[in-house]
Amino acid sequence: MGVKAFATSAAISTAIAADITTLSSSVIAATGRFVVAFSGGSLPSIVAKDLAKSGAVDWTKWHVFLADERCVPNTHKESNYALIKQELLSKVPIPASQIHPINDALLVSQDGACSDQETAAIADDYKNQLVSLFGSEDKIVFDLVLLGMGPDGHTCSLFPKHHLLRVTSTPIAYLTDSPKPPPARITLTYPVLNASQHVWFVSTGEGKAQVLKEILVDGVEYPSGLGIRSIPTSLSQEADTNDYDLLNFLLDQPPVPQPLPTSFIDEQLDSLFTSSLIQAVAPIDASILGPGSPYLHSPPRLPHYLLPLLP
Ligand SMILES: O=C1O[C@H](COP(=O)(O)O)[C@@H](O)[C@H](O)[C@H]1O
Repeated sequence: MGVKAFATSAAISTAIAADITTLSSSVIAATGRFVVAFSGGSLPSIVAKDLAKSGAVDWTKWHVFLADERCVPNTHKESNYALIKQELLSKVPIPASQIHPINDALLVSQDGACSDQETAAIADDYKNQLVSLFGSEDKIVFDLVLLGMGPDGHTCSLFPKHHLLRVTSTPIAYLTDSPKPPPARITLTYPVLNASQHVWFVSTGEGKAQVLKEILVDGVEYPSGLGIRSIPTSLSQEADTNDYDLLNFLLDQPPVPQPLPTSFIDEQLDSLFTSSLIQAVAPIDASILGPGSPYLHSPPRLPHYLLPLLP
């Protein structure tokens, strides 16, 4: 799959619903369950639009976690869970015990301005929710993580230049100084993102075009790009085609402001552009994502870059 550009976000909804349906069916057939982490922001409505209507998903086997969450009550307008519930969870029969919001009973503050101690308690509780499904911290492997991307290049609640970018000691970190309000949040950390079976970014709107170009074309370091940049260049020659859908970007426009026919994707671009993108990928930053990480279960695999790169 790799990077796919679509003419509209409605087209992304259709495509991602089909892809998630297919993926969840094959994972459920193999493992009996499908464990997915959702981001908030603009992603849930795009992902859920067609997916919620899919008759081919066995929702009873789904387990839903949050890729990141703002530390507000689960009914708050800033809650990622509230948004995902509104767009998808309220419309499909996933058993309540398999849906994992934060434990908002632990909140003292109701407006996202929590203390360190309060936010740490939310993160700790969320880690325990993960451990209760996966067995232990070092066995946390999502079947699919759905990531958004802010115009500043953040993903989850991993913000540019923030110290959480270097956290490898826990699957769930917390922050009380988010540059985007509300300030108190919890987030999956990079080792977990990189241990996931599939990581799909969904990015739409003109506001994201510049940062996407910088990440995918220029190789500028942003939190959303670190997953890409973690892939050792040495793997580029020996990538297994089965691994090609590890990391995808779905865009509703190409990352450079050029008109692009919607058919201008996939194989046609592969041979033309893959090599130049691989050259733009930096070697793994071992301090962030290296093989020593307790959450890295298998070597990072090479995504299939199909980027409509135009000079
Ligand atoms: O604050 C957040 O922002 C990002 C990006 O949101 P978007 O509206 O620009 O798509 C989101 O992925 C994350 O879950 C959320 O907490």
